[in-house]
Amino acid sequence: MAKKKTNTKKTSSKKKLKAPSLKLSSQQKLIFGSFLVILGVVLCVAFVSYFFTGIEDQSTLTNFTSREVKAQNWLSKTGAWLSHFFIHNGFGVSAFIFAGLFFLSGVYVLMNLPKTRLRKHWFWGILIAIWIAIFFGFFAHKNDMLGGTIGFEINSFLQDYIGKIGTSLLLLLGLITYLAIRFKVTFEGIVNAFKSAKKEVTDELSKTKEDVIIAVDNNLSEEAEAIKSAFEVSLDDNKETTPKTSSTKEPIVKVEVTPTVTEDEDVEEEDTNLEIKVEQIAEEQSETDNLSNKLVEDFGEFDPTLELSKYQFPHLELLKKYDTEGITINQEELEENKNKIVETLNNYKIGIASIKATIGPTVTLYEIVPEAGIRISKIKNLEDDIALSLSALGIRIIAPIPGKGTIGIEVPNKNATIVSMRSVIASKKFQSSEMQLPIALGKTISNETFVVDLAKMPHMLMAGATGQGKSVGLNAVLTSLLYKKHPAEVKFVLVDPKKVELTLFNKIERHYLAKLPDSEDAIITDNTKVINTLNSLCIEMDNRYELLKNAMCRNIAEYNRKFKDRKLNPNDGHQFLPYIVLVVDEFADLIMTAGKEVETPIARLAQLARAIGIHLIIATQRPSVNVITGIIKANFPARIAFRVTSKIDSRTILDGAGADQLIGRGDMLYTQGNDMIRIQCAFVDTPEVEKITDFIGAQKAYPDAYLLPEYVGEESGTSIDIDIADRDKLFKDAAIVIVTAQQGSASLLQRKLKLGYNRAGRLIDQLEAAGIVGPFEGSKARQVLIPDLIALDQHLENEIQ
Ligand SMILES: Nc1ncnc2c1ncn2[C@@H]1O[C@H](COP(=O)(O)OP(=O)(O)OP(=O)(O)O)[C@@H](O)[C@H]1O
Repeated sequence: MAKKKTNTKKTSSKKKLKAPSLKLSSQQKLIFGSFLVILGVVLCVAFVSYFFTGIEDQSTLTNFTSREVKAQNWLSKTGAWLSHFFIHNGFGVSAFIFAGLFFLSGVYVLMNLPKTRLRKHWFWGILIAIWIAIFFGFFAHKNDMLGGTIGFEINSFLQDYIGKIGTSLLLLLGLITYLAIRFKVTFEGIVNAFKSAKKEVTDELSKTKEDVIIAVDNNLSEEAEAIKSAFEVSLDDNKETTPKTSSTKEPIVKVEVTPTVTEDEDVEEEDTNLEIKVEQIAEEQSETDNLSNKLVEDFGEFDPTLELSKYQFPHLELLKKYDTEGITINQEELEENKNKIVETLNNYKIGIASIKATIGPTVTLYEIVPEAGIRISKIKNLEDDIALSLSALGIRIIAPIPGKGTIGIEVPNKNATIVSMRSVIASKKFQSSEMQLPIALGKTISNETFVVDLAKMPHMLMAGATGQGKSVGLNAVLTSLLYKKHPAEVKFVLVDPKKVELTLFNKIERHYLAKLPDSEDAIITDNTKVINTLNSLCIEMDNRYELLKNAMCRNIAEYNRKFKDRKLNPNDGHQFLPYIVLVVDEFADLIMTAGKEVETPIARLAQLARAIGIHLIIATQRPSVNVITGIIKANFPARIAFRVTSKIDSRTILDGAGADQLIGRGDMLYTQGNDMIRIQCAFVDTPEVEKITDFIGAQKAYPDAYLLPEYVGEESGTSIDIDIADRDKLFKDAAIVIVTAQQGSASLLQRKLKLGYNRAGRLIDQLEAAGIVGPFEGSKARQVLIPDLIALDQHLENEIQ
């Protein structure tokens, strides 16, 4: 019990470590923020004073320690010294910018505003300060108070190298760049601004023109003159009377007689024919949209890799280059095999119209077009005879090759070439793949790199007799993902009952592995722990489905996209979800020891986990039906078969023969439901894996491995919840979560503490018994009876007494 308690403490302290560094308490923030604000004010006062007293204070600077010498600065010697430092030795008038920046920083700290914006202010502030210093250094270099030493020095440096014109052009470019970036000023914007200004001016001009026309017209005739005077009179009258008197209307009627008034009539006529211009109204955005857009604007897209932003992917040099790589054509061997095939078929009276060879890394495919009228099944039946005459193991006949009207005979090469992991990782196909979880398995018979997406598979079953390349295959899968995915994007759960195959990955525990909160090792070698881990993954799956449901997303990709766009609020339990890849190296062993207890969660995960980014890779030596049961087989459409010993095993794994005819050493068949593809698995040796894991392991890591939700076996649940001693060990954590959120719901606990529904429900019951939450209220969340954390502490202390 005591041990368990320390474990929880450990994990909770580790959890705390995950929080962003340099966290100030509220009091510290108040002190630090006020200090910065006051510093800003002090600097500002000292700087202003410096412009009046700076010259007089020059002499005091050297006698700073002497109390006899008095400074004129409003802040005395310190003020004089600070201003001399910032203005004279520094940036001239731009020193005020620094005062402003300190002040602003204080406000940010006090008001707890986002630091990213503040960083922006500092960045731009310093740039402007430098620009202004150079500007004054250039135009007012005689007054060193304006540009400061920095302005003067940079200026003289620039003038030495690019001259006066160059410097002024550089200043102009700096200004344009600043306006363009900071205020998003564009060329079109400027042009439009000019156009609208021009329009305003012309409108204004035409108005005055009209006035002039009226005035001119008024001068035209005596009649008009009379009207004008009448108009003026009436206007004067208007000043005294209300505007709606009949006298105001009269002159207008008269004015209608004048030519200008005729024009007015035209305008009126035009008015009636005016077309309605429909103003384009921008679609109103919903609130969350606006908010998220603003968040994205302010902080940019959420970057899951930020915590390990300096993480470097392993480079290709860590992988070995083989001399025997690359296909060499052995003309003699080709000719010999061709003759033998033709001869054997001729012996059985099968004529060949044409024959073509494709040389792969381990096997060569001879494609035969038989003469018309030959039955394909006849050739298929001759498989053993052809193998005998070619005196070679591992001949496979594909009759017909799907999609082609030919028959394929695969004959192993005398000298197989190794497909290095390096060559497949370096291939363009892999490097430029846009897949979610790309895996470079090896090379096909036509020597093409074979890359598949684990996310699409969505689970993989791997089988093969001992020593045929399973472990290498698993390492190839893991290596591919390590070369392509950031630690924030994928996590592995490794189960290795053989205890030796995957140990190397221990080094990357805090980067890439996921584990149960209370387990020491991330790589699971103990079969009983596997059951807990699988059940924990099921809880993780349920939790993720809940998150997806709340976010209204159908799969993890959509969910993560939304999260990156800041449309999901982390306060509601949302977080960036990494893919989880479960690798089980020896599945047969597990089924033998744990049976149904393992099969059920595996089957559940296999059925449901694809959408929420949990993918399973299961390898087994013994592909017999009691290991790969119907339910498991049905949910693992992607299968990889290395060489197996019998046709029956081949049928179990591939639903067809073929795997028994492979030649071993990484020669494999891959199927994802329909056709089978023969692939030479990429070879990655243990020293290479070691180098990669060392490389990653030496880099900055997360404080802990990715923690899976805790799984408590049913037997460890308690029924007497009222008793304090029998409370769940997460009771206090749960109480804190509930009181902080002021929301008494089991699903909140599930999300925050990564628990299963049953345990969260039990916790809520215990919280109710402790008087922290109110009774069950149907669909509504329970009422929280404790207002804050201080009250909670008191409440719990009172309980103990
Ligand atoms: N893709 C490959 N290319 C070349 N050689 C390979 C390849 N895969 C495996 N081999 C050879 O086969 C040997 C055995 O491979 P591996 O350890 O992967 O077998 P395994 O199926 O995991 O055996 P076990 O089940 O006993 O652990 C390797 O040491 C290596 O020499």
